[in-house]
Amino acid sequence: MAGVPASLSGRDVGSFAYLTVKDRIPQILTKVIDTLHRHKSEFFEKHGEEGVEAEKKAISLLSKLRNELQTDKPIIPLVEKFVDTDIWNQYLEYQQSLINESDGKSRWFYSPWLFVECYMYRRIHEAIIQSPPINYFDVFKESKEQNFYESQESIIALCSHLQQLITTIEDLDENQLKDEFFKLLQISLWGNKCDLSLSGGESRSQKTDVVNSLENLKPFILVNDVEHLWSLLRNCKKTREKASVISVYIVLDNSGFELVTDLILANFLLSSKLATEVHFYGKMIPWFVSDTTIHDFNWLIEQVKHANHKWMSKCGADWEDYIKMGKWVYHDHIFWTLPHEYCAMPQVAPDLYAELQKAHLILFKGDLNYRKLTGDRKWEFSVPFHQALNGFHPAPLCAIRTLKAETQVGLQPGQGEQLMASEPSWWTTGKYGIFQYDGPL
Ligand SMILES: O=P(O)(O)OC[C@H]1O[C@](O)(CO)[C@@H](O)[C@@H]1O
Ligand SMILES: [Mn+2]
Repeated sequence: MAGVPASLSGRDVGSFAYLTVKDRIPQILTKVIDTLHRHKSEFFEKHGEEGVEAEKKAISLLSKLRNELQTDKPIIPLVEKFVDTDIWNQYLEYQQSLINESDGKSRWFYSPWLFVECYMYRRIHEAIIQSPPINYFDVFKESKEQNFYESQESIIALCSHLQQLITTIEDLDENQLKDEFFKLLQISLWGNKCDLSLSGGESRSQKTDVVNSLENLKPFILVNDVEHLWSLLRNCKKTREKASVISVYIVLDNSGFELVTDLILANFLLSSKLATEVHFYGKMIPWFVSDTTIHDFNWLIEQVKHANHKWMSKCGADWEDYIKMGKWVYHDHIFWTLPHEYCAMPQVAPDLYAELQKAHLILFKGDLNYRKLTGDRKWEFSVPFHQALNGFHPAPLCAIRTLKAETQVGLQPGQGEQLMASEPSWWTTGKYGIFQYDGPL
């Protein structure tokens, strides 16, 4: 593509992309294989010998995958028919076409990191759907649920905070309401620290009191465009006709604690009338270990509803009502688990692009969304976000992400270089975060 920098890639020895392909991805695959092993008796109970045979088949496909990766074999086409198989295989051909004759085939360490990392999760899914009758099995379900259970205390604190806030929300003046909005945005930002793919699937649950940590975390927000979000939604609220809609779309990232923080924010948007509808977008297949599917979304709301805590169960019951009343709508679309950067959406998924154009504001949660928004490229730190989006402007949007990959745009001159010099791992540990807005000011 002309005018854009090169992709991050495992070919850069020592880079975070390289270490991910070399160490973290194989580690995740090993965990997946182990998870299948541990469920052997469950498969037997459910499906008899057929279940055990299916488990063996899935494990052998995954072991083959791990071997292909570790020996840097060529990337091979998908074989099992699924809704996105043809699009994936076309994309594989496209990646191949970018490679010079002398460089040979697309390979794990040689190709763009975003592409091979997505491909790995898609191949895990392929191994599962090739192994009926266990083709429904979510290999990451256990760890997502564990993350939720281990974050109980923080979840109770958040739900209690929200419910108390709601009881006085009518009495708040504009500034107070804005402060509360900013607090819940920050909670949703820091909720993104808890994904499981960065830790190789090990638990990264939330154990501290987030609400009271916000002040201490402020210095770690490198780009903070929350004022724009406030002006945008406050203006919508002020100018809206009685029956008209204000819709905020949230492109979700991780289930477990992060999803709770997103739902708390979504609840606040309705209670404060900054929005009248919230649309959520999740993944159609298990993805990057902790990403939210419809099953995770429904499971989590059910858990919150049945919690043995007054405010927590109140949240769960309200959330279920919002869904019933159509104030909260969950959507999935296969595009979110394709390897394409988001500037390709109008061509690859025009229906989704058209849907997103209806939003008053779109919030993109998490690191992977940021990588796809900006193409996972070696941008200069000071390149404007608008430019890095490379034509992707469906509606006003904001990336809410803790940094876990070596790409960041829209920084002040010298800011990235300074961080680089003082703290080389600044952009890969999730310690720093951004609210980065693109849209009319
Ligand atoms: O859940 P998130 O915030 O999208 O993070 C997923 C992240 O996990 C990693 O893939 C780890 O490999 C990140 O580099 C990646 O972007
Ligand atoms: Mn994720």
